[in-house]
Amino acid sequence: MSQLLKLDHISLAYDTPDGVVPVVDHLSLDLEQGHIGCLLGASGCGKTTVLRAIAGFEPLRAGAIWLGDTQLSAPGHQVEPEHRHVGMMFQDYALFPHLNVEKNIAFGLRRWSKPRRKARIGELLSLVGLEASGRRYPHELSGGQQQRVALARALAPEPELLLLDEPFSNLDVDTRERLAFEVRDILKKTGHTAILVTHNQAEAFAIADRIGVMQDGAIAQWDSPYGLHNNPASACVADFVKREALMAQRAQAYLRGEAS
Ligand SMILES: Nc1ncnc2c1ncn2[C@@H]1O[C@H](COP(=O)(O)OP(=O)(O)OP(=O)(O)O)[C@@H](O)[C@H]1O
Repeated sequence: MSQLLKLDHISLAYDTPDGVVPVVDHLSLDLEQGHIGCLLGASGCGKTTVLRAIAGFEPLRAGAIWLGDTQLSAPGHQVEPEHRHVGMMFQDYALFPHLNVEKNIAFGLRRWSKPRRKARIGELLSLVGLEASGRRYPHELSGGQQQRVALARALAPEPELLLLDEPFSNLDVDTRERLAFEVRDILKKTGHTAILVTHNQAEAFAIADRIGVMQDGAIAQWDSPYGLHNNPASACVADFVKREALMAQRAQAYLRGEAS
């Protein structure tokens, strides 16, 4: 498989009234075509900032972002978000409430011919298992169904790369786990390459081929779930993986009513 996405020593910072605040410092990663990568890390470590930079909403202070042979970003160079062939499913990327499911999915297909658009909508409804719901409105759907529509809308224009920012965070525990597996199946079926951002380790391990643990504005380890678990590159990564696993176990015990 060939490499699709390359983040080459990227640095990102925010201009604030108190000066420049560095967030990401020479972060690098490579993602192969058809793989699902996941950025995992504590709140505020810069995961969303990296995703926004890939989408084209944050300029780079150093480094470069490549999609295949195309340089998307470098200091002083920025391909516009709408020309990047990157789809997005962000946690606050709500569906349009006044449009039915079909029209939500068709949103990015306005330039397509009518027959091609109709065929694509049918394909996507079937892909996300909502064939019977095309005429329904978002408020008539469950949270999980709404996120499946959001996924279909993001995939509709056939992006080369899909970005998912905490896509399951507003769902209950059971639904988010089920949907994480469903989304993985859908992306694998269609061969899409995707980057997911989460602070939930179970979600990362359920969905990703490669996981990057973010610490101090960089990636401490970029590895398969197996590699991360069995061969952590540093004591910090080992601690993070263990601490998260322990918290997940405690949360499960709490939900089962076993915790004190
Ligand atoms: N527009 C902004 N201006 C200034 N600082 C910002 C801005 N957006 C984010 N930050 C800061 O940059 C840091 C990284 O934020 P980011 O949202 O990327 O973190 P995150 O890892 O995605 O967090 P979470 O898991 O809580 O969503 C945080 O300290 C945040 O406060």
